[in-house]
Amino acid sequence: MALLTGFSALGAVACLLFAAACLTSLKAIQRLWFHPLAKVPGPWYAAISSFYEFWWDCPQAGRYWVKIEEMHKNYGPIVRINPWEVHINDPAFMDTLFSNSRMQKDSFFYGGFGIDTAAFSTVSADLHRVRRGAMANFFSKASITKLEPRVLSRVKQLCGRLQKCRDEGKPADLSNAYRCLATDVTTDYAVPNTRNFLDDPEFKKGFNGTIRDASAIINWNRHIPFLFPLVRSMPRSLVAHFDKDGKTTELIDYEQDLYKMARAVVDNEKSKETPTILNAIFEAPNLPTSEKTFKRVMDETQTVIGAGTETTGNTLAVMTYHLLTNPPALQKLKAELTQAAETAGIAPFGILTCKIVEPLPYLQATLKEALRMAIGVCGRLPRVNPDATMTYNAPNRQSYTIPSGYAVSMSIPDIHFDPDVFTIPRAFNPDRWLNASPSELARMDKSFVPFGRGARQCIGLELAKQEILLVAANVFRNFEMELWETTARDIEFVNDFFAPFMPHDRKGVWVKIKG
Ligand code: HEM
Repeated sequence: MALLTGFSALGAVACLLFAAACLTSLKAIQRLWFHPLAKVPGPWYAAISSFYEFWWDCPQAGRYWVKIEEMHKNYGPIVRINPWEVHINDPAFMDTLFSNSRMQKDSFFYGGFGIDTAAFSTVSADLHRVRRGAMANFFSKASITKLEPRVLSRVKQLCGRLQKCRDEGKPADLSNAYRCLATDVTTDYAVPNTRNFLDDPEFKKGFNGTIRDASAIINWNRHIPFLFPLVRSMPRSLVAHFDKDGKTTELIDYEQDLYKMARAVVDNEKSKETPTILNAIFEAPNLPTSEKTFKRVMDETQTVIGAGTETTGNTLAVMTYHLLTNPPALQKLKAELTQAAETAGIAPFGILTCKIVEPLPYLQATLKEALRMAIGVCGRLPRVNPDATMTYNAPNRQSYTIPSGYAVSMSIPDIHFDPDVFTIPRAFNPDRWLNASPSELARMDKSFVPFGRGARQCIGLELAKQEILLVAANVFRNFEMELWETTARDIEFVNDFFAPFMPHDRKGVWVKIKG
């Protein structure tokens, strides 16, 4: 009898396994041959399940972009990268994908960020418009121009720290210094509590590293969507018990601090004389009450701080590396800055303002080249057309239809490193923007999309450009620097956690300041 029971239990398990195997096989067959995307080229293992993407995204730490690149080499400009998404590497398709204001963001991809009520990851185009509208005034060119004195005081603080490094003969960790500046500028403007990271003796080296490690969770959470809620719900004491180096606990404290800020906004506590972006969102007259919840304020807080720091900090680090390894470009920039300072009567170590630096052609070309090469956002940008079929006409005249509801993505690195548009695309060459013919320039400008394009374009682009211009002008005018223990590996894009990250064993851009 016991044998019989054992047998039937085993038999039931076997039957279940068999049924599961049959269903999985049927699903795989459907996805390969009878699916609306079945005609799109690509490897079968990416088409039948998202496991292949998961493997390269998560255990392999943001390396799916390498596999997507390989797929394009093998299959052409359009490839199917998971059962429901195709990726296109063809700048000609950019307008179709990004200029249609009805396009939605892809809920699977943007769900990874765990901030579903922030404008950034809002799926619906209509709701996004309302949410973005509540902060748009704060990011306009006019508002950012008024913000200049606050940005300049941070630039002065950075220059003061660099002067100290020079006087003490110590190398300066510029990668982290720039991230600190970007964090301080963003938190000055956006949230009730400014960070003051620039005061930290080590430029928050440990914390910036922790943020890097934590960014990997975005990829994990995309595939296992309860991870962020799980991490957030863990009691601090439990985490502290197991957290030997204190990094995770520091992250939890950081998150708690954001909670307090969001709470202060919702409770209408004013801690700064000038209004912050978050207060503005909470008080926006045309935002319905349902949009003024604690969760919304919290999600926007995380987004604005996250989006405004790594991107800008990384672009400045990449710019510095390339200028210091490219003496002709550095000399041209320095000559232009010296001349502008003299004309404006600014003494050495006096501060150059936007009025002085914005008209400088070589500085502007350097900014563009740095934005092109740094790729603040390397992650693919998937969009879904909710209403209509999309058609992609490949250069070989083959036509592909992507039914509504399926995701199509493109990636900024493919566009910025396209050799048909940018000659020797991996070379840092500000002159390409100054010496191009009008038609070449128009072509390059069309393919220059560091901030994305269309309705979902970066809202913080004026702030980012102002910060980068002011930092570059004042740091390169005032200091003679050389790289210290820094190689191309220190700025190399290896891991895609939406923002690009360098190899884990590298320290970023360090300099010795000579004069
Ligand atoms: C070099 C610096 C920066 C780069 C390269 C950059 C790049 C981008 C890109 C490509 C997007 C579009 C992402 C997508 O389509 O999913 C984006 C969106 C966004 N960025 Fe930036 N960004 C930078 C700086 C900033 C700054 C300084 C802020 C604010 C303080 C900011 C706030 C945002 C926000 C809130 C969004 C979402 C906008 C929306 O969906 O309406 N960014 N950024």
